[in-house]
Amino acid sequence: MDAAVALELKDVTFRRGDKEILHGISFTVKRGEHWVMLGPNGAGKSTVLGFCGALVHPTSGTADVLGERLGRVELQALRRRIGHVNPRHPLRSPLTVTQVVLTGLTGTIETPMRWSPSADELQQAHGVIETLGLGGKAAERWPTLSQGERGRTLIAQALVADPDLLLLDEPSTGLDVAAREQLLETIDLLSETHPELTSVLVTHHLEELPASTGHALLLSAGRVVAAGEVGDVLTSQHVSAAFGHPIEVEHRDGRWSARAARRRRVSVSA
Ligand SMILES: Nc1ncnc2c1ncn2[C@@H]1O[C@H](COP(=O)(O)OP(=O)(O)OP(=O)(O)O)[C@@H](O)[C@H]1O
Repeated sequence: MDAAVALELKDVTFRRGDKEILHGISFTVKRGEHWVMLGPNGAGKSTVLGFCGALVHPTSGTADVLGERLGRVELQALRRRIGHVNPRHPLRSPLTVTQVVLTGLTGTIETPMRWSPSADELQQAHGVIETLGLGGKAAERWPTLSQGERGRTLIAQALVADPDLLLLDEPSTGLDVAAREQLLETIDLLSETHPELTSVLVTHHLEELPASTGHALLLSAGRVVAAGEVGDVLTSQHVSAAFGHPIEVEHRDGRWSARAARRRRVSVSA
């Protein structure tokens, strides 16, 4: 497989019971690219993200992740090279920011019993905490953090093991507009601090695309509506087709927005 390719799905189908959820998905993500996956509820975004994260393998077709073919590789080993940010992080203990970030090295939700970090591991955690602007919060505990701080902590946790691929599953969920903007700035910063990193971000909302997004995959009802450079994919025509509603897409100062297309009023003058 081409070393420049991070992810490649070819004609992937996926079945659950007697239901086919994905019907022939193909797309290629090159290393260092930043993709967004967009589509309405039930389009298949989480299922596709499951392949990207080496959580499941296709029913038919092929999925190559970081040079490994799913179905022929030990998924656990591959997952160590992938950082996964899930804002519904099911943490129960009141861990500090540093402790949460360190669970990115142990691959666990909680701190494993009888585990303590080495000096190197602590240094790695502190480095990534600083990068994400959480330096002053390192000792604060999870329950006391704002949603925005939790989001940044989870990105730090995903980055601490120095992954090749970062998956962000609706990272702006539950954030107010200021916290969302801060989080998007943080994500944009990663293309400078981690230039080799490849990322895939899932969202329903065009307003939640980081300015650094270069490519998009638009899904609807288990099929690809369009995939490729973001400017070619996120047209009013494609987005309207994907969401089954007339939508006008706008791109201004690097940011995207969408609203329902309105019929023009015809003014009748006497
Ligand atoms: N385990 C399962 N068994 C049966 N159907 C499933 C299963 N998991 C997902 N589906 C169906 O597959 C389709 C795609 O689901 P998926 O969660 O991938 O979509 P999504 O685009 O992530 O949706 P959302 O935006 O609502 O999170 C949906 O119709 C869903 O009901």
